[in-house]
Amino acid sequence: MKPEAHLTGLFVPLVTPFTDDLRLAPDALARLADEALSAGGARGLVALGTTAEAATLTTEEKAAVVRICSAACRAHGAPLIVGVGTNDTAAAITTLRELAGSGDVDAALVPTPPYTRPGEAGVLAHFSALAEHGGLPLVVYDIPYRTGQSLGISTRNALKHLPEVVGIKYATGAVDAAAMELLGSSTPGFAVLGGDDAVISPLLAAGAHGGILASANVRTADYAELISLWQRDAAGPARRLGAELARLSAALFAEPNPTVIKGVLHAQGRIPSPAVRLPLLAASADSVRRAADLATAGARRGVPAQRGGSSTTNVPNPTSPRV
Ligand SMILES: O=C(O)C1=N[C@H](C(=O)O)C[C@H](O)C1
Repeated sequence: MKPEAHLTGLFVPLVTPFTDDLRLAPDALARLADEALSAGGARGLVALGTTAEAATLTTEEKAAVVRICSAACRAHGAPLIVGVGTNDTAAAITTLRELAGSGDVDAALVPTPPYTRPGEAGVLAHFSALAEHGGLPLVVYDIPYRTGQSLGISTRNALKHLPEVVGIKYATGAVDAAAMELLGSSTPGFAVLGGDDAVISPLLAAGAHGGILASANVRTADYAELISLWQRDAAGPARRLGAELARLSAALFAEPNPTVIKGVLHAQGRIPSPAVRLPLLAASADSVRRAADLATAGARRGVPAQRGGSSTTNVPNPTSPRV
């Protein structure tokens, strides 16, 4: 029997707010975490996802981010998923065991090993080792356009039957025959969570259990509502809201994630700076303005669309890279 991880609904992969000089801004992160789970109505949080710029956080910063997110999740009785992304199986097991030991983490979000391209048998062996030795429920992160490793239907089927694998974050860039196959056969204790923001609505319509959506940093309550509408079979309103949010997501992903999202959150007065760490560069003022306008135009529920002025007052000038 698989461990219970309650993986339905919206999970927000939080950005990691920085100061202008690129230090972690813990208070802003704590506020975002609390807002997502209270007014935003998210089911849970994801710490250390791609959106969190986990790749450029130090070990100490990662620990601080997990501490802040787990405190918020504990306060709201919400599940916490933590990203563990490496192409080193042994290192992943060490990290998983540390997270499991903390007692605060419900599941780990683990991409297929990036860059190495170990082949599908290698991916299966990797997750089998993590399932056997990691000590945490696992969500397989299937995102071939980032990892370089695609998976076929039979490998996905094998993964979903591994003990400890409680879900998949499906982000192949398409809602296609393979997605229908995945959603067509339900496996008890196994959730399909969408991870391509712009196509979350059709994936939910086809039966996905929820989503891990970076865009939901911006309009949390509306992405939560979209999932709820599809779960309640309210197809008409779900289609309309889905179309509107797809436009917002496209604008938020106009430049590398999470640069536009951070620009919008800063424009809304919700984080102290739009700063991102190299190799990411701050999003252009045009991209931020366009997304901020879409975010403000449609926002109707929950989390305040902005704090402190119009959506454009804080839109940054493109800055030179900071290190
Ligand atoms: O950090 C995440 O989790 C997500 N990352 C994806 C990406 O940056 O490609 C997007 C998705 O919305 C969630």
